[in-house]
Amino acid sequence: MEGVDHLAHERNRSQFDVNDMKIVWAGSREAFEVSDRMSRLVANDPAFRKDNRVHLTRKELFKNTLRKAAYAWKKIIELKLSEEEAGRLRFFVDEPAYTDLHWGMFVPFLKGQGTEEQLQKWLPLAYKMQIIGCYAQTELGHGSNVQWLETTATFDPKTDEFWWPGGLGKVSTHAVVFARLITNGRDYGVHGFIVQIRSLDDHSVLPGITIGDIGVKFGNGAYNTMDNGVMHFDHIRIPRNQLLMRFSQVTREGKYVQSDVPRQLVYGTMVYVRKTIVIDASNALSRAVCIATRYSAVRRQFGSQDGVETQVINYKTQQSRLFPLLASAYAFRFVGEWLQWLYTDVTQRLAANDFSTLPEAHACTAGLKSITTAATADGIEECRKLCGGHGYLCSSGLPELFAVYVPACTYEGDNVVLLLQVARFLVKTVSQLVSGKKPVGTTAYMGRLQHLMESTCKVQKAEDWLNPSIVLEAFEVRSARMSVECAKRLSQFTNQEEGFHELSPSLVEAAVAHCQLIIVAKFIEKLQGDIPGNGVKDQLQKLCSIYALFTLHKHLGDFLSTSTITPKQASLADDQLRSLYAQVRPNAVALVDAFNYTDHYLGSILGRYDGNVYPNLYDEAWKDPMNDTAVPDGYHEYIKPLLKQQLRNSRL
Ligand SMILES: CCCCCCCC/C=C\CCCCCCCCCC(=O)SCCNC(=O)CCNC(=O)[C@H](O)C(C)(C)COP(=O)(O)OP(=O)(O)OC[C@H]1O[C@@H](n2cnc3c(N)ncnc32)[C@H](O)[C@@H]1OP(=O)(O)O
Ligand SMILES: Cc1cc2nc3c(=O)[nH]c(=O)nc-3n(C[C@H](O)[C@H](O)[C@H](O)COP(=O)(O)OP(=O)(O)OC[C@H]3O[C@@H](n4cnc5c(N)ncnc54)[C@H](O)[C@@H]3O)c2cc1C
Repeated sequence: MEGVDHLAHERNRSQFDVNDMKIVWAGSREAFEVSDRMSRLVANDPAFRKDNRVHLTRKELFKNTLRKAAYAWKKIIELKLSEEEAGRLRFFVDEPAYTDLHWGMFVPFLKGQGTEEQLQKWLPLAYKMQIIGCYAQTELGHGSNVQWLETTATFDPKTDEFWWPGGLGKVSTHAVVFARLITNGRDYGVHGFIVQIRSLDDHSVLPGITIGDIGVKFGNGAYNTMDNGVMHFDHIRIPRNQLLMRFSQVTREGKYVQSDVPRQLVYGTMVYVRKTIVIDASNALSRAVCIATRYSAVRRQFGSQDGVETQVINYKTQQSRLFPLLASAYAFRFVGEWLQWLYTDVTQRLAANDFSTLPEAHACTAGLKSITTAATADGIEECRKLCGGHGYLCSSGLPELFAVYVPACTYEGDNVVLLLQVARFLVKTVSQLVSGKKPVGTTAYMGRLQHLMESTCKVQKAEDWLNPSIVLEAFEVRSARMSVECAKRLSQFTNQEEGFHELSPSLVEAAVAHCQLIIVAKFIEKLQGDIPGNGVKDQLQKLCSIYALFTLHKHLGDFLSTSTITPKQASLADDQLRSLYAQVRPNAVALVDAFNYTDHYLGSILGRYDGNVYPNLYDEAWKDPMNDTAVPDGYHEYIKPLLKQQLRNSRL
């Protein structure tokens, strides 16, 4: 019962209203209520049990996922859940499945790229799950380089293999297939087509198509609930109207007609999904941080006074590893909220034929997807280490979370490839300054370039680092100077592509600096708004400062080499950071309670709400099938003869 007492004490000493913080975290009271209801619905239904996942074989695991997905759908229909409620229910089921691709990519692609007529035909089927769709873009030989996809869609197609699409291997009946459109002998580049791949009567694969699962992936269980697939086409014919024709059409005569829109709109679903992935980064990181924080408050090692050892959360090293991750989870939440706004805004503009913010939306979603997923993947692993040996047990929930999460650094665009997109956007922005083009949105700071190139940081004492405008300017100066330096060095190359290739490591660093600036800026912006709740804003201000100052500390080389700050100012930032950690310490457990995660969703004995870790860890060990018998299978074949042999040898 020791652990129970610890967390109750932690909760009593917090200095803000956790229920108010729950609303801020969820985004609104309504969003909170939906999430709360759906998470409890899942947690209280034994059909959604997941603690036995690690003991299942791949086939059992996959069938279990199919069962849960079908059961979830039954619940959604029975309870007449709204789209939002259904999405939250699937989220809390917490098991990657073909439905992620159906609802997350296939349906959005149809909505974004279909004509009215095509929407009328396909959407009702997809909404009722009378067809199940996946997103087949990546080929065996090409993932990042979409323009070079080899699959062609002509009247006389060649053959090619798709590789990776989730939901394709065993479940989907339809796929959005990406192929280069060839008509009248001319290649018009990559387009999306709907292709039926399985029979709606008996689920058999249609003639001319070969499909399979690509094999076991990283981690035990984890992402293996997903049937990522391989697909091979051999002279497949599809009706002309299965080219999604909202932005470009092929007439009955085979004439290609391109609407007056950027061709990059065919990549629109990727922008949508990258935005979703940023929000999801805060989910995954907050979950790991919740586990590590609660356990750090329960766990005691060394420093015994009056016979009681120190809670490991009181060690300054533990705080300096854990609290920046806590701050990052909140930072990613708010930048995700802002990205949602940006996405809605760009969508409305596109509908009105205003394409001006498309490059920024692409750069922001690509860059933020990249740095939030990288930080989250590293953060989950750090949380595992923060939990010591117990963190390595599957019952901590951390190994599975890590294994499920890490591919986020690769899917929907490899992180480095995406940062290079941001770098191109930045270099372009800098070069356009010369021609007098005024930068807007997230690059507006470049409009004050002369000031940023000349300014000096005003910090004189540690508390100055709490001033948001000083912090913001430091991040702007660092980012602007890194981008300008890259642009200058690039201009020395006669061949720009060669220069870009040569300087790409520095370009990636400049892109990271720009994206971190966005995160800091959006956190500060959030705090300038109305944030109700007793003590809530104060806590968020501390977390915002921790995110900014920790990032500064981690990338000190950038800040010093660009002369943004002096070594003395860096040392003052560290002093301030230490003081902030001490101020967050009494609130740490309440700050993770604000995520409002059920024990079912956390799936972690170390992160239990009641803190009653040890008896449950002990009980869990006995549930392992390894402990079904005291003498293991194999004893008679492999252990007994060995022992007998040793006995014989010792008698010799
Ligand atoms: C499914 C929903 C999941 C939600 C997540 C929730 C998480 C829940 C947790 C667990 C459940 C797991 C579910 C996980 C599902 C995983 C789904 C993964 C699915 C996939 O991976 S699908 C395949 C994705 N593939 C990629 O992302 C490929 C990456 N490559 C590219 O995007 C591009 O080719 C490129 C960006 C690298 C560009 O290459 P390039 O050849 O240079 O570009 P061009 O085509 O020449 O264009 C240049 C020009 O266009 C601009 N541009 C590029 N892309 C875009 C865009 N998307 N929008 C706007 N503009 C774009 C580029 O900047 C250039 O502009 P310029 O000419 O310089 O002005
Ligand atoms: C779990 C999972 C689920 C997936 N689901 C789907 C799906 O549903 N549908 C689908 O179509 N695809 C899916 N994919 C595929 C995924 O989108 C691709 O794997 C991803 O886009 C990366 O492409 P790639 O594999 O070709 O990597 P590559 O481009 O081959 O990357 C390999 C290495 O090369 C580097 N690199 C590549 N190009 C450059 C460059 N220009 N400059 C510098 N470095 C470079 C990368 O940084 C990386 O280090 C999935 C992948 C995973 C892991």
